[in-house]
Amino acid sequence: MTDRKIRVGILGASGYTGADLIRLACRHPNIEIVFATADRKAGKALADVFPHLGRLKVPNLIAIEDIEWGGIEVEAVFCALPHATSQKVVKGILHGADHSLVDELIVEDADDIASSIKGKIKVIDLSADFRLRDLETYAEWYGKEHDAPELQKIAVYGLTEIYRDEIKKADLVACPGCYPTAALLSLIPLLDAKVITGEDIIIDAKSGVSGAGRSAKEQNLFTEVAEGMHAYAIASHRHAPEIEQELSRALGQSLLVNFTPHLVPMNRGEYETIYVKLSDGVTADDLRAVLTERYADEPFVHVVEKGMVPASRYVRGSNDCMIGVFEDRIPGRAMIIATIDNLVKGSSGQAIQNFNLMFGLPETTGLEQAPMFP
Ligand SMILES: NC(=O)C1=CN([C@@H]2O[C@H](COP(=O)(O)OP(=O)(O)OC[C@H]3O[C@@H](n4cnc5c(N)ncnc54)[C@H](OP(=O)(O)O)[C@@H]3O)[C@@H](O)[C@H]2O)C=CC1
Ligand SMILES: CC(=O)N[C@@H](CCC(=O)OP(=O)(O)O)C(=O)O
Repeated sequence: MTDRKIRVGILGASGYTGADLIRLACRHPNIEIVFATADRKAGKALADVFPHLGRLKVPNLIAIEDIEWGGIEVEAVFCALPHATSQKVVKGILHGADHSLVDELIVEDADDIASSIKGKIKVIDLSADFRLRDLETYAEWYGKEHDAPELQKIAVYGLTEIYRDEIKKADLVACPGCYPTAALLSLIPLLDAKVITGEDIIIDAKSGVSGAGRSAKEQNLFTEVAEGMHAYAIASHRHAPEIEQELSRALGQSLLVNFTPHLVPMNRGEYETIYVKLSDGVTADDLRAVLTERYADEPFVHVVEKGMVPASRYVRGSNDCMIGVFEDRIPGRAMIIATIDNLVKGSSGQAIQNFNLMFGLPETTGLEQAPMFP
């Protein structure tokens, strides 16, 4: 393994995914963090914002506008900013502007853009801004026109186990949403193998509260989350088109899914029970065999044996995705249960996995820690 240090910046370091990026990056033998940004918390030391990270050697948090791009020579930037903000900032970075928030840039051809940014800073974006390949779909679900449509065209969808070859060559990687990560890792191989039909897929998803980010919101207060649970964004969550985009590619024709997220009283973790229709003559055991074979050599995706039930506790703090397959009492149907840690495989961990690929490092570098239990 190379001992070269790659200089990186972390945008949005005072958020939940930013904190986990720093936690992981500081143990990564090839990462040197040269700047870390915040918005409201700019000017503070990391230890003041996250006492648990206080012993790590990370520069104080600065505003994005105060990054001195000319003198720092970063090779990669992790962008853990809110949607819509991210696309403006990434546009500034990849077009080589000397400041980050650029509003007026000429939209050029995707090939021109790709060649003009080659060899500059590589960006690993954790937000939703570059995930949807179709600009009309983006505008429909995010309620605005995209600020960097030319970059959206060159972004690679960062679901590592599926798009590994493209990620290796990418300049801009759009890490998937946390809900799509677990759903797609479960379903894409099954559609590829044609063992499920793609009709009537139901994704019943639950997330810990950290999935909503650190900015205080009334509905995420302890008083309103503890000892209860609720569904939200019913039949209207923006991760549905993201999941449909990728499943439709696998199926070879467009499909719709039923996707219902729920907020459950835990800090981290995501748990999805997925109901599928089997192709003729196929059993739940066949689905398990397909997934087991597909992920046999994957370091982070674990298909459990028949009868074992995945639990969010079995992946907490790790980059793992655990998948189980079950028979349904209704003939012709089966269930898949998939669980990840939303802050690791669902965001920061997958971002580092993609970074490793983009820089030719072993994919597991910095990500080998086992889950925390209980
Ligand atoms: N939480 C999760 O499980 C997942 C999150 N994501 C995505 O990752 C991104 C980060 O999420 P998360 O860490 O949860 O979010 P947080 O709300 O916890 O953190 C957001 C970060 O962005 C900074 N920030 C906010 N507004 C601005 C602005 N206008 N300009 C510059 N910086 C700004 C904040 O700074 P400050 O705190 O100082 O104001 C903070 O550092 C989001 O796009 C999110 O959707 C993706 C997958 C999973
Ligand atoms: C619990 C919760 O609120 N979760 C977030 C999803 C977090 C995520 O994956 O990310 P993106 O915001 O990057 O798409 C939500 O439902 O919007």
